[in-house]
Amino acid sequence: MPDEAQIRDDRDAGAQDEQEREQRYVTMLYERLDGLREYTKARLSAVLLQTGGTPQARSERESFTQMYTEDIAKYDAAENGLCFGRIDLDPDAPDGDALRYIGRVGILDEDHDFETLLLDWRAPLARPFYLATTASPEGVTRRRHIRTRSRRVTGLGDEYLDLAAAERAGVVDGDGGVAGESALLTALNAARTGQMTDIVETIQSEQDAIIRSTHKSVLVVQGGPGTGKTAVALHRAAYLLYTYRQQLAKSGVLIVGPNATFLDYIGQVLPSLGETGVLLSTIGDMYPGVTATQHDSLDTGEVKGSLDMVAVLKQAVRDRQLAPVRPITLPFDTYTVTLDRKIVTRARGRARSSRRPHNLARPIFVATVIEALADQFAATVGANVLGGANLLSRDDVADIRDEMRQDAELMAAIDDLWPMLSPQQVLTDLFQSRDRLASAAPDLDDGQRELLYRHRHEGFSAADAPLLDELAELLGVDDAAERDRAARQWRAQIADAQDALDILTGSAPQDLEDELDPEILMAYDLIDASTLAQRQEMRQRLTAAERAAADRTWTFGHVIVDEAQELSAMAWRMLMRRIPNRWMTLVGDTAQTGDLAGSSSWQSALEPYVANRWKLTELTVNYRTPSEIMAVAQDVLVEIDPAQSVPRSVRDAGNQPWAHRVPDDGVVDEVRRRVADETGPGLVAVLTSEDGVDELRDLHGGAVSVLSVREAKGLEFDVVIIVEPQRIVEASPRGMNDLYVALTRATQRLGVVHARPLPDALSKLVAVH
Ligand SMILES: Nc1ncnc2c1ncn2[C@@H]1O[C@H](COP(=O)(O)OP(=O)(O)OP(=O)(O)O)[C@@H](O)[C@H]1O
Repeated sequence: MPDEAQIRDDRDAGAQDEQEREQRYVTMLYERLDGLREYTKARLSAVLLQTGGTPQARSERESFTQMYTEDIAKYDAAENGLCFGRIDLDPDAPDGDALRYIGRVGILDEDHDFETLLLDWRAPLARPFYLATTASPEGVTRRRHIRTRSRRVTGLGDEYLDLAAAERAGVVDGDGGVAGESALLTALNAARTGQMTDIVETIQSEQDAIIRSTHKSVLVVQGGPGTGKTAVALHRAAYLLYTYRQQLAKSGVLIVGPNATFLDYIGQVLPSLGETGVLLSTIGDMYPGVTATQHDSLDTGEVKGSLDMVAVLKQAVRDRQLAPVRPITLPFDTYTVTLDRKIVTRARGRARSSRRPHNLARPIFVATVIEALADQFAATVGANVLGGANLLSRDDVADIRDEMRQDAELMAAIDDLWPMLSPQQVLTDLFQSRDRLASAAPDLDDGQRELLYRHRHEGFSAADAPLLDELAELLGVDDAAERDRAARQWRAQIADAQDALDILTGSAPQDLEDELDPEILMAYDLIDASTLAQRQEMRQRLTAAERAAADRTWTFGHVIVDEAQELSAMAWRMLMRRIPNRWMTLVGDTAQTGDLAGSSSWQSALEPYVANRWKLTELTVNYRTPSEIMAVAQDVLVEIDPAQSVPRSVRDAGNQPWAHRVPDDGVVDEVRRRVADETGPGLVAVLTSEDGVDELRDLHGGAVSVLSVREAKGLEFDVVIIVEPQRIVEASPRGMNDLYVALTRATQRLGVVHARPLPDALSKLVAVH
């Protein structure tokens, strides 16, 4: 009978063999990956070398170029952690492949009947890797996590999903439980770097169900702090692009996040999954050509976000369609014409009843006014010159109209009455004038109008983007100028191409030609400049996401919104214009709503657009915040909504959240001392109310961030120190929600420094001195 030490040694030796075996497999996969990359690069170069041909041939080349470029990005992204898992399947199962390797891309063995060497994590056959549990093993006997560093296998972690397999491997412990190390806990305990990472290796089954949901309209994912909503949203984007590639490649996927810091934080996740064609945007950046530079107060944001603004903006545009109080007399030819209220009111009525947007209805207004003025002029000429007989022919009157259109002064007067307008101009003028506000917003009260008023225009805020978008709808875009610009650009490109040709075929000496970049030399093959121009355009080809970013009228194939609870009613209106098919994934937590214009109920936010045709799913496990901190957060949540409960934490951190009360003038020093004590790896955040950030600003830098709660939304840190929670609570009617957000940002430790009494809900904090 071998002794216990012998068994352990044998097992360790066995483990070593196993690791070497996996290393050989992983090495083989990397060689295949290199092969695929080289092959694709060669194909791409070949396509880029081709020129000319029919429009169809050009368009085919364009698709190949895009496909190869995307494939190369995908192979590059797969370099780290190419293969991270394996499942062994019950050999008696009906569709019996014995084992499957799971990784970041799919790799097939082209020499052996396209047998699968590596399964893309998104493939249906990879799903049991995420779903199998001991209670429901899905035919899986063992799940193996393969840890790698660059191309080296550094460790294996096995979970046995049926007892017999565990016994065969000799890993059943004394209680008959199943041993296996948790890749999940390793991931969760890792120090944070400030960049979100992907979770493909450890997606949990409730998350997997959402990522792969086949629901084709609005899917709402409600989940408490740290339940992986952001992670799930990003992986769902990657999954949808994999599964519905054809459909989504052309229209693109939009992901909306709360602010630029957050987008930076999540920005690497999709590229690391090999997906580059997704547009990430904040609401404030969704109006092309305008970047939010101003910060609204909470109250102003609330007014701007409310649906009352629809009527206000509508009226603001109508207020730009004027009728003169007194008749305007204008010289024309050798006489004068009079633009009176009657003519204008009639023209305005006609233009308005066309139901076209303002700028597009303008030609009707102008034509009607000119028609009336030309008739008036014809009558005057008839009376004065022709002795009262109106003998001008129809052609004469038509000529008069044409001349009137050429008359700068006359046209300027008409322009003033119904000017061409841009959304930026209307909004700026509206907010800068109390009179305009009073006229456009009679239903707002004085206080609300004053919140909108701006003495000077210094730029737009995030809450202005939906207003600009609404105005763009009301005004209509006359894209003649844009089309003109495109045509000019095209002509310039042809001219450049012609110059390039002239240089190459004319004056360039032979030896210089040999040194020229091969890309440029290809111009030799060209028949004409226009072909070269087309080829250049092909190289500048933009992805759907890039084109979408520049086009307000772009409609996406799928839209994902993170922190969706923060969207105002006006923001929802703007967003819904971008997604007429309403295929959306909305993730958020109504207990974390901080903006006063945000929602406290999904039903009320979505009702106007989809009635009740939306599906709610929930995430219930908190992967970020340790249980000790969640016990404190629970008391705050009760004050927000007693019907809700916090998500269950997967781990304890072993650290009790503390509170340290200091005298009024000691807060900054105490925070400084606490921050200095945090010397370990990872990130420290000091979170406070918006008006408290400045006095702590000099602590900011390196691994320490000083942020308002609003700025910290969606982010996470190893250690969080909250300063003066009572001030956070008082700063906003949603102050409790803000406090809840602040409490749930930490992955390891939480402390509170305060001079004022603590809110009652924080009584579970342990007082320290
Ligand atoms: N299955 C998983 N495997 C590994 N890490 C995970 C998993 N699910 C979530 N996490 C990690 O848990 C943390 C919280 O996830 P995430 O930020 O997506 O949560 P959230 O629900 O958006 O949180 P909040 O609403 O508080 O902003 C992240 O670090 C994320 O990577």
